Amino acid sequence: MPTSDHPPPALELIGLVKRFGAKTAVHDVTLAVPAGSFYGLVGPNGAGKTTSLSMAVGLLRPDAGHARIFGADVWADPVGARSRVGVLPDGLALPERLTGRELLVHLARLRGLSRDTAAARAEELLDLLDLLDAERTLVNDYSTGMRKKIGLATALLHGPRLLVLDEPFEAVDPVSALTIRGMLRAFVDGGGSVVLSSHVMALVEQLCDRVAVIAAGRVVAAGTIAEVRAGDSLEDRFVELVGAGVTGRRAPSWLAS
Ligand SMILES: Nc1ncnc2c1ncn2[C@@H]1O[C@H](COP(=O)(O)OP(=O)(O)OP(=O)(O)O)[C@@H](O)[C@H]1O
Repeated sequence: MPTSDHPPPALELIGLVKRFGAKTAVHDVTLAVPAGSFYGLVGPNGAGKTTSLSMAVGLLRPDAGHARIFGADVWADPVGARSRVGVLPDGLALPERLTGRELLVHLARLRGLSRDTAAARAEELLDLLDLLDAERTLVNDYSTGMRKKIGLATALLHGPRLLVLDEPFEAVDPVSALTIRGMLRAFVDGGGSVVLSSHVMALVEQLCDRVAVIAAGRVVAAGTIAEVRAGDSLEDRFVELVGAGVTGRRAPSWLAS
């Protein structure tokens, strides 16, 4: 049992395995995200990041292994685990016939917040994420980046201590990205923990203090940014770890002519 001298990690993945038919998408992924850290998860397309994060937060049942959020097992104690985490999943399904404000207030009420608190948090998040102008727009008519931002707002609503965000900056404009970065940084500075996946190495290098590299469903490197970079840029190290055989490839001959 964790003691107060040794608080449990914000997120712990222990031997996670996921198979889809004959394909093993995630092989024995083990990771610990210390409380208070800003953790990046990187890896090539199809490496198993989304599958791992989905199992980490209880959206996908693993074939083997465990996930714990602040010591609470995601499957044995789903209420305890999920109350402490805010999730931005990949391809988030949203109620399409609501405006952003209606959606946020509705979800906040479902999570047990009072009417006044729900309204105040919805207003603050819409303002912060620059969605107030789209006050009357239905989520169905949101752009990809707006959907990402409203998804992030839904993850923040209940004031979780851990955020698990699958590619939160994908399709988000640079000004909104700066706002989101500032929000996440302030959240971590205030004692929160963040795990995010991203394909943008420079962003992970600037924002995160720890990183894990996943390739073909396995963790191939994990540690502080400095440990994983090992003196190189994160991008160079990433290519070295997972990009074998890619650098010499050329465009198809018919494309250049
Ligand atoms: N529901 C599913 N059914 C079958 N195969 C799946 C399913 N979900 C994921 N996979 C496979 O599992 C592997 C890992 O996919 P995953 O989405 O976790 O990768 P990723 O690292 O998030 O990729 P990307 O960076 O492209 O988003 C891929 O080979 C993918 O085709």
